[in-house]
Amino acid sequence: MTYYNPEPPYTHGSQPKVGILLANLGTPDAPTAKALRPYLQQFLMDRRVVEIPRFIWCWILHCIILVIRPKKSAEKYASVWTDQGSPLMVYAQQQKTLLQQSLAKHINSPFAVELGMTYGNPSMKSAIESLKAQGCDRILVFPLYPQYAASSTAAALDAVWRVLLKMRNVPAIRTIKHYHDHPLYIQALASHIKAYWQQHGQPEKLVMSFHGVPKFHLMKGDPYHCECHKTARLLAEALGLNKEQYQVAFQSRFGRQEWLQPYLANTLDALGKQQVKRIDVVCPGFSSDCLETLEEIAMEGKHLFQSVGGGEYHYIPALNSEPVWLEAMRDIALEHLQGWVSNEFDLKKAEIEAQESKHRALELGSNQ
Ligand SMILES: C=CC1=C(C)c2cc3[nH]c(cc4nc(cc5[nH]c(cc1n2)c(C)c5CCC(=O)O)C(CCC(=O)O)=C4C)c(C)c3C=C
Ligand SMILES: [Fe+2]
Ligand SMILES: [Fe+2]
Repeated sequence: MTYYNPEPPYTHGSQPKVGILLANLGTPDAPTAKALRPYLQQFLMDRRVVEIPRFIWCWILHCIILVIRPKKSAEKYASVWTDQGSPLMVYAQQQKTLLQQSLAKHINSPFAVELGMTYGNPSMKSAIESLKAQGCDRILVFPLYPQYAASSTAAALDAVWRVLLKMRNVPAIRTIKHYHDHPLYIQALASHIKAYWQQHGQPEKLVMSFHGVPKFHLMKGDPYHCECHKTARLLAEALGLNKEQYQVAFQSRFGRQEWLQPYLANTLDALGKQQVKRIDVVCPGFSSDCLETLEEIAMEGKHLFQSVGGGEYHYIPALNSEPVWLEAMRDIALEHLQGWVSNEFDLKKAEIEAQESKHRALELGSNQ
């Protein structure tokens, strides 16, 4: 018996391979209360997500939330579930495949891409083990969250570290903290929105909605709020919008604490009551559509806005597997892979080094 997990066998002289680990939140395996319970339990037991003292929180979670919420959430998931599964999973798998194909045209040295979820499946453990089994000894962790938040990005990184803690041969790790102001991300969002407007016309107001977090996270130094606002400002500039033409809001409040304001529900209520003729809602913080965008924004939001007198309501889909976004993802990854992946010349050098190290190993063997 050993504390550490089994390792793939070490081979002398193998060419170092780079792994790109796309890290996302995770989603239940099925839109049922049975599948929601373990997913919500894992999610809501994470201290990064809920910081209430454990002895109080365990009681609230197990005696109230996990009794009521799985059924309610399952109904919501069922309304957006596709034949291929949960939208978040479908898009994340597409992003993984397309990124692999796109990188293959730019990287000459061996590499692999895997998808790992902070909660649920495919787990971070399975993704890292798969990368190691493919021979990766350097891993770039690429969280699919443009804005850094302790409750999303750091939670994903924690899940990575937890796997490494049980590993004997730990790979070299690089992480992408955020890309909320990266010109390629902003450009991808802007051209995606412009393409939507070319097809459907332009609204009176663009609402940029970001996932909320408790307000105290901001007060205690989490940069998420500021990064959302920076994304919004840069996106508005790229779209040529003035301050009257767009608004920022925060969605998906959970529990009774104060969360980042303004709440999306209040914003939609106010705009509806002002009888705004048309609003478009976009969620720049979500790299793919999921429960929060398809149910809360596209369905609930529309109902809320129109039930108080609002006019036309459009939800602009997330970037998902749009080519502009895949190109941006590829280039952001390449920036962080500098020195780890090679062009033609470096490949030759690596081949020579591998040959030399094989010879050295053979010599060492014959000397013993
Ligand atoms: C309890 C507090 C929560 C915090 C803090 C939080 C932060 C946070 N979440 C995302 C992205 C997503 N969250 C999603 C679902 C979801 N979020 C919470 C709670 C918190 N999130 C819950 C309980 C759920 C599950 C659904 C439900 O029961 O309401 C999703 C969608 C997942 C899917 O399967 O489609 C995403 C994406 C971010 C980016 C974030 C911090 C910035
Ligand atoms: Fe969330
Ligand atoms: Fe701020």
